[in-house]
Amino acid sequence: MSSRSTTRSDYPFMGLGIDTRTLQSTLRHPNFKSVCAANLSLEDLQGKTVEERAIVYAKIALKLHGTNFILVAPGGVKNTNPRPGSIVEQIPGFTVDELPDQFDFCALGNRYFQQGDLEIAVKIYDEGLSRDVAPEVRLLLRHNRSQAHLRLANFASTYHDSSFVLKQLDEGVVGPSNARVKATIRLARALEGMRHLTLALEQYKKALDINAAASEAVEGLERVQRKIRESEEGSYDWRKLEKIAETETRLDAGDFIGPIKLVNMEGRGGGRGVVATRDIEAGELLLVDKAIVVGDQHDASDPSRVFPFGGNRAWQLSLYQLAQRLAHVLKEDPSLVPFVHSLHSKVLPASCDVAFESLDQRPLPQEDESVQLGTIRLESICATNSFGWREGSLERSKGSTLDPGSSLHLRMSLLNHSCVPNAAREEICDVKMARARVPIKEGEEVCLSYVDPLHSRRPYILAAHFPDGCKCAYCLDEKHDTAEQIAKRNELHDQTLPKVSQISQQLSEGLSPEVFAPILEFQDHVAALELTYSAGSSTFRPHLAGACLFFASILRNALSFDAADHYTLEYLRFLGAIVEEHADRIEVRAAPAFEGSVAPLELISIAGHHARVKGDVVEGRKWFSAAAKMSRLVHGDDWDAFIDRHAEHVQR
Ligand SMILES: C[S@@+](CC[C@H](N)C(=O)[O-])C[C@H]1O[C@@H](n2cnc3c(N)ncnc32)[C@H](O)[C@@H]1O
Repeated sequence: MSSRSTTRSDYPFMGLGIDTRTLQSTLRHPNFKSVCAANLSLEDLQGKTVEERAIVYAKIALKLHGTNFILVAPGGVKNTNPRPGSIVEQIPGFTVDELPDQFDFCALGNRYFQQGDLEIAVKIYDEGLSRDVAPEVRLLLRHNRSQAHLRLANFASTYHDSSFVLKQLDEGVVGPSNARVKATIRLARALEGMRHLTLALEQYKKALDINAAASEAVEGLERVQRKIRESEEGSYDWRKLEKIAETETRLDAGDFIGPIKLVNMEGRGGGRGVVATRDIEAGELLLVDKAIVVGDQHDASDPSRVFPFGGNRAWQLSLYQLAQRLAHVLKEDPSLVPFVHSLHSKVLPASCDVAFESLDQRPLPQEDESVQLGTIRLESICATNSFGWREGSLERSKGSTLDPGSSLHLRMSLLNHSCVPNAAREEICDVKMARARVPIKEGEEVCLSYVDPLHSRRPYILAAHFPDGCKCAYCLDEKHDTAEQIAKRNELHDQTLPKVSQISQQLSEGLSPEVFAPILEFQDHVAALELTYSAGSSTFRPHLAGACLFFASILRNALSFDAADHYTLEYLRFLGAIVEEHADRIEVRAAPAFEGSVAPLELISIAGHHARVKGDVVEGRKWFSAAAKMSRLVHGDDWDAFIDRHAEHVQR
């Protein structure tokens, strides 16, 4: 900024009483740029009342300083230092006045609340509470603040505020007419948000004792009863939850820990792993785990916000936000600290192994409880343990650096990685679940895959996670293949897509004799890929699976349905599915290790081929029921859920 002399008309905010000298120093101050960058025109201040100007300042300061802001006092501006504990903070160049204690902070806070500026509303109520106010005003400020905290998902703060209100009401302080029922419901919702479900249930019941028609309490009670049932029995209506998830980003579902436990385990980084506590059938639910915190910021426009995690993830921007939010959640609710700290951190040893204990049993937060948070530890925990959020979108953007968001889950993070996992992961909004993909024996380790086998960044991601190499059974087994075999496999794999594109192009122009030669050639390509795997090694062969899937689609387009079905089944087999054909039925013993949700659809299309193209309804039914079995293994679907999920595909 130049130091040219300024006039009143250039800068409308001079009307606020800021003299030219202060203004000039403001203009030279680096923050002035940020004020402009805050996208709030300073002209907005012209002709505004003091309160309205306060809102503009507050918005600017919120952008600059996170949660701090300026209150502009009526009656001009004078230099004062903020009192300790006061939220009033100076932006250099501006000066701040204090508002008198009689100022109606509640009304101002409510205005911010109504226009959705919740953080500012909280700060206004805070400011009011820092004054010497009457007990009734104090009650009202905390009552209103609890609502803003609840909307912000600051559950512990909501809990403190609404507990305070109820205590004051008990002591005879006068509050608004419906304060008791509202505070009880907010207390219940706070407890529910903190996953103290048993206590939340008690409070919803209390609210209904006060007002049996309070719809929020009726709904809350039913919701918490459902979540307790889900947690105890592992029985969920997934289809219903999936439909809710179509419009929501957060899901209300109970956490569930199935027949698994945490044990010490050699060769697994942090030294722990999860094993089966009994024999488990394929398709059984093992874990349902709602994120403790989510980083859904995708703003790739500001690269300076990249968290220095060593580049082992594609979704670093949201990791930054994840760590920030984690610190916030832990400050709010310090009893979560041991749970989070128990997650393995490469920097520091795990403090304890509480993650598999029930969150319902942990202590309630105490007001003004302070908490020591090591940022290095939190960063490290986030980097090592977070998952890509909305991984569906990660799949779609595979190979790109789009940030799909990150989420941190207390239990899911303790499952170690296997390149051929025996458990498969699904997600609905911020809830992740693991299901047995194959039968698992008692005592056997339960593993997930941290990364898709054909992900372009797979070697890089695995190397970042496991500097000493992946110790899963498949990787140890893969060493049976020679370096030449693996090199040849990669070379052939790189040729797969160009070959497929060429054939598809020819097929799109019609089924001519010229297209048969490349199709036969592609069959040789698939056979050559198969030769790169040692005969006795695992049937899990992802590169071959990919080629088989393409080949099946080519053959279907070339109207060779039997051959297409053969290669579809090969595709499933090479992804780890076990589908056995018997004279009278098809047995489905294992789901694929990857792309599980595609498997039922592939089996439905085989059924359609038999029933519609060949007119063999009996055979068609056999494959259709195989598709239903596969859907049970992959999604836990019963018959109705299977039909509902695949309705569109079934009709076709
Ligand atoms: C999300 S944690 C899993 C739980 C961890 N074992 C613990 O005790 O906290 C991920 C870390 O576990 C270790 N780990 C998981 N799977 C592994 C594997 N297949 N081979 C080697 N180390 C593994 C690595 O140190 C990795 O960074």
